[in-house]
Amino acid sequence: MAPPEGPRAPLEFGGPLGAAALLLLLPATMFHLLLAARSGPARLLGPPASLPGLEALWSPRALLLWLAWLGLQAALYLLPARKVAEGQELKDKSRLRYPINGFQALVLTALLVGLGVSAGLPLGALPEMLLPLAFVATLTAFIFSLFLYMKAQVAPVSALAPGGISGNPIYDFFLGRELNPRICFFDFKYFCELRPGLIGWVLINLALLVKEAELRGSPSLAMWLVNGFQLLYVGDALWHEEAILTTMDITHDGFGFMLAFGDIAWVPFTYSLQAQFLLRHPQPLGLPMASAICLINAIGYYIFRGANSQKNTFRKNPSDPRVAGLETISTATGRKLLVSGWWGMVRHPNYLGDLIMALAWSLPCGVSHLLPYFYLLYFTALLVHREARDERQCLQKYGLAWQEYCRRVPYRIVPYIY
Ligand SMILES: NC(=O)C1=CN([C@@H]2O[C@H](COP(=O)(O)OP(=O)(O)OC[C@H]3O[C@@H](n4cnc5c(N)ncnc54)[C@H](OP(=O)(O)O)[C@@H]3O)[C@@H](O)[C@H]2O)C=CC1
Ligand SMILES: CC(C)CCC[C@@H](C)[C@H]1CC=C2C3=C(CC[C@@]21C)[C@@]1(C)CC[C@H](O)C(C)(C)[C@@H]1CC3
Repeated sequence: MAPPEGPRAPLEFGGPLGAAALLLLLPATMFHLLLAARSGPARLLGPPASLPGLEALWSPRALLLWLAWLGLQAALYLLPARKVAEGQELKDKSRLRYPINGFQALVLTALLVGLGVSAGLPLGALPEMLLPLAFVATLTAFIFSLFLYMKAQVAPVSALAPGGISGNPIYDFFLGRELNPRICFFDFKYFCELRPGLIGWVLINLALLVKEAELRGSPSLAMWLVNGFQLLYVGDALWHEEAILTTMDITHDGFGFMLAFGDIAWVPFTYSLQAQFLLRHPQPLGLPMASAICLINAIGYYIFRGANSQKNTFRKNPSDPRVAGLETISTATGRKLLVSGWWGMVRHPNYLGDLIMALAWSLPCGVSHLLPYFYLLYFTALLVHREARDERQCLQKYGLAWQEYCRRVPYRIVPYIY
């Protein structure tokens, strides 16, 4: 269907040219990281030691395993949920319904993997399949995004995302045209954002830990820390699954290549980089240093969870006793903005907590290589860009009230610095 006439959102990521470059650059970066982590020098910058041939990338076994994984996660999504939540109000004033059973999917996956391992499933063989698995995940992301792009051609105008209606096919394919593509109750974006990639990330980490135990007799302390921290992060996301319904990915961004590739390929294969690095480059880690890193992760998590929960509680019910005493600014939309508590410290306290955790995930890998710090560098860039997008949207939504908030809370992410 033709997009509506009238003012359009400014183009992001450098417009169609930038989007075209990212279509190639994102998969290339992912493969570079996978290859670098398994190479001796483990260089983040500079060419990989060797380029794999097609036979190292293409494996029918990997394809089958990948499709079985997607099928399993889809089946778990369709199981009865403990709760069905309503999303934010849409342009046509309706609200979509979402099953809240992500944590249940994580636990059931863990049980199934446990059963499989006790029946002889060689989990330690998974690290050897990362390259072909990443390849089929990338192919799936391209094919799936094409399907999403075509599906959006027949979607009603009210179902399209504000950012994905530029009319340029490459740009719209990259950013995503339809806001919440679904077939019946199956919501593709909600499913992809929290299930196959996030749970797959934890499974890859676990397989790397098992492989390390096979190689060296037991997993290293560094590997335990990385596994523990990232499991906490994924478990937390699934436990607070409903909170994702108010994030900009669900409420504002279309579902196209960026999120499809990000969710199902980028997250499992690049977010597990620290564990991949540790398998081939073991790092000594003493108890005092490990305790200091745990403390950093705990501080990051405390800020991240505190800030996210405070905003969610406030958005769901401003008179909830946990947030009723906080200072607020009224806006013309009828919604209020918090100006004390976590949201009075900086304008994105949740990003600050997330970044502190990202640092704690890299520190167990020592300081001899830059490669395990890739996540911290990428994530800083992602959140700075995301923060700027959110500020633009909030200024548009709240006008003078947002300016007043910026005056009262002048720092964006890091107090007194940024
Ligand atoms: N690991 C990863 O790869 C990634 C993790 N994340 C994490 O996801 C989480 C969610 O992030 P994201 O969706 O970007 O954004 P936020 O959760 O920060 O949400 C931003 C929205 O919060 C509302 N808001 C802003 N300021 C206030 C205030 N003072 N009082 C009340 N409401 C306010 C506004 O929406 P409104 O007023 O409409 O409610 C604004 O649009 C973060 O913790 C982030 O770190 C994000 C991206 C990637
Ligand atoms: C590949 C590109 C450069 C960018 C892709 C970005 C995506 C990988 C991220 C966009 C927002 C995300 C969120 C999470 C994971 C990464 C992506 C998909 C999140 C699910 C991680 C867990 C958190 O607790 C969360 C708050 C639920 C996150 C929501 C946003």
